[in-house]
Amino acid sequence: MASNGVDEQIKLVEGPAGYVLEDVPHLSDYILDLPTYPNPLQSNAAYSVVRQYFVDEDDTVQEKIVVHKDSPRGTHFRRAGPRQKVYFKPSDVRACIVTCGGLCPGLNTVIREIVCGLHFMYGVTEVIGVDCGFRGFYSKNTVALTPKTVSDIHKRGGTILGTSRGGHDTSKIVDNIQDREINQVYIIGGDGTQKGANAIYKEIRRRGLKVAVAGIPKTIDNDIPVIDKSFGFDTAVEEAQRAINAAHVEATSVENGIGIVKLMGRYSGFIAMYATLASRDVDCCLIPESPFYLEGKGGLYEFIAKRLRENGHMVIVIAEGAGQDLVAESIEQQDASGNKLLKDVGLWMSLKIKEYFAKHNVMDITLKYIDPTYMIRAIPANASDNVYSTLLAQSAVHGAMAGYTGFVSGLVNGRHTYIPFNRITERQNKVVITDRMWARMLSSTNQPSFMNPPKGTTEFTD
Ligand SMILES: Nc1ncnc2c1ncn2[C@@H]1O[C@H](COP(=O)(O)OP(=O)(O)O)[C@@H](O)[C@H]1O
Ligand SMILES: O=P(O)(O)OC[C@H]1O[C@](O)(COP(=O)(O)O)[C@@H](O)[C@@H]1O
Ligand SMILES: [Mg+2]
Repeated sequence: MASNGVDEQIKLVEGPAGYVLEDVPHLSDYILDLPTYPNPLQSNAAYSVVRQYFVDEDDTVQEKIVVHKDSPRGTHFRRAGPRQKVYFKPSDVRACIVTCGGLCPGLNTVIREIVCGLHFMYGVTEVIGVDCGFRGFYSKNTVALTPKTVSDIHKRGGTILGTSRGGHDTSKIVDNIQDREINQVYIIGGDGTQKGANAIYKEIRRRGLKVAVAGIPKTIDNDIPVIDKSFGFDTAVEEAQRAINAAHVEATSVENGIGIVKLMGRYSGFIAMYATLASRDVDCCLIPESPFYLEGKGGLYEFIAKRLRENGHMVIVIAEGAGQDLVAESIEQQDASGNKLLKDVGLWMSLKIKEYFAKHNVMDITLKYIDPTYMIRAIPANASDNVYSTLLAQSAVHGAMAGYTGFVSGLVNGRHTYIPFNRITERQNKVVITDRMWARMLSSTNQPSFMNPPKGTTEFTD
């Protein structure tokens, strides 16, 4: 095994033909002579009948599956799933679960399935929930979680544990983990949360504690890289259809009707792009990755006037992070976690369009602005996200029981894997506007590319 020795977390294993395994840490990397136990699943009636239920230690999943004849085999991740041996005696396990950051459909399903997975697959009975995010470790009481208390929570939106931004104090959190004799920590949250989880893992390792830290990536914006998509994303896109339909009905019911829908997406416009593609009623989709301008040739005003003349109505979908440079305000504000606080670009754009059409006497318009942003994330997961969340949670449980730590469970090319924290926190997943998906979206709306702002028009001002 080759380790680069620079960062104790990065474990690279190289093989023939350019094979690289970006492995995840294991408790045995820093604690010697750990005892192992047979996996209780071996005698579980539900699983023991399945041939090859256990994952081969050497199974890995390739990151890039489109290759050429001579391509190197490239990066791989460790395949998730139950191992023959576990590193925890079930009766010794004391697990905790925490949810952090914004809400996302499926959070309660993940909580439920960690509790039920630990209980029914491994016979672990001590699971506690941390109240209200990272700060809850040191400022709140915990709640006992049993299969009974979580039995129907997947039918509810939000998180039964509560969540928060800010308040991450690594040493206080790890002190608390130590004081409570917790030895498995399940951390559900987005990029910020997983950075916090990484810090917790490193401090636990520095103290030499036998505590497995497992992350389950949560992001309604789909802005976490490497993984195929995040849980809750499908549900959010589906719910967004209701707002787009309403905007379409409003716009088509009047002369020169315009419906504007603002959707979530702070830095990444995936929800807007997929909701637009799914709907086919959208005339223009605006996302943070693709700058646009309002005035002049090729600008938004010109396009709106053209569409209204052609069709008599139009629907615009705008991601909340789009056009933030246009909404001029000098002081940039941040939330408790350090995320940029966004201006309401939907409201701003609605006012600008109304103002422009009135001032220039272009035509009489009727504009309705719909802001369903919180509605698309505060709902329970749909069926597909429920299954997906279940598998992510179960993978995390299998990984922690097998002694892996410092990892997130994630879907890569349709297979469940364990990914080291650094790989999902080092960059954000964004819509690549030179990729085919954006081209498909453009061809569905036939909107301007906004690539060539006219001379004399500053690209980001109106
Ligand atoms: N770089 C960081 N290091 C440690 N903790 C962080 C970091 N960034 C964010 N956090 C913590 O993670 C939690 C959630 O972060 P936030 O950005 O609000 O949501 P998300 O995890 O959904 O991105 C907060 O408690 C925040 O303090
Ligand atoms: O109002 P809040 O709770 O800060 O949430 C708003 C943010 O939450 C998100 O839905 C997701 O952000 P996180 O992944 O950081 O939770 C963003 O799209 C949005 O800007
Ligand atoms: Mg985030």
